[in-house]
Amino acid sequence: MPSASLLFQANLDEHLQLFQQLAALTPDVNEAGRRIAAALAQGGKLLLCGNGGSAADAQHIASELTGRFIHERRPLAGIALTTDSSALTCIGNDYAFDEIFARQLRALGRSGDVLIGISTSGNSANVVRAAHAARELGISFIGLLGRDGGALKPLSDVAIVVPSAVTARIQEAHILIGHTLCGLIEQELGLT
Ligand SMILES: O=C(CO)[C@@H](O)[C@H](O)[C@H](O)[C@H](O)COP(=O)(O)O
Ligand SMILES: [Zn+2]
Repeated sequence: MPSASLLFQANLDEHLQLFQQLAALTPDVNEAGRRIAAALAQGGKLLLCGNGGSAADAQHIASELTGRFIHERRPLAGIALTTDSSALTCIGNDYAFDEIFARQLRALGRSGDVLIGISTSGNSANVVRAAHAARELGISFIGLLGRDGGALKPLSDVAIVVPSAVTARIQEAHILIGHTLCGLIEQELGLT
C-alpha cells in the first residue's frame, strides 16, 4: 500500500498502464456503437443497467442520449434501469434483488432494442438475469465488463472486457468507452 503522498501517483500509473492497452478493444467498441446506432435508427432504444458505480455510469450514458453529448441534435432514446426507486424497491422487495433489471426489461424492452449491462466482475446476478431476459426478448446484449468478463461474457452479443482486476480502474475505462459509444452513435446517425 503506497503512502498517502504516493497514492495519486500510483493510481495514475495504474490507470495509464491500463489505458495504453485499451486500443485492443477498438473492434468491439465499434461493433457496439454500430449496433446501438442501427437500433436507434430503426426506432429502437438503448437500455442500460449496472450496480453501484456502474449504475451511475448507466444513467450518465442514458442522459448523453436523451440530453445531448457533443452535438446539438434531436434527443435519442436512452433509458437507465437504475433510476426508478419505486420500481427498484418494489421489484427488489416483492420478487428478488436479482430481478430488478430483468423485470423492468420485460416491461419496457422491445425486440430490436439494445441493452448494455455494465459490470466490472461480469458476475452481478441481476445483470446476468437481464442478459438472459434480453435474449428471450430479441434484444441485443452488450456487456461492458472487466476482469475475465465473468458469466456475462458468453451471454454478450458484443463483450467489451477491460483487462484489469481493479474495480476503480475498470470503471474509469468504462466511462471512456461509454463516451466513445455516444460519439459513435452521433457519427453513425449523421448527427455530427
Ligand atoms: O463503484 C464501486 C467501486 O468502485 C462500487 O459501488 C461497485 O460498483 C459495487 O460494488 C458493485 O456492486 C460492483 O458490481 P460489479 O461491477 O461487479 O457488477
Ligand atoms: Zn467506483
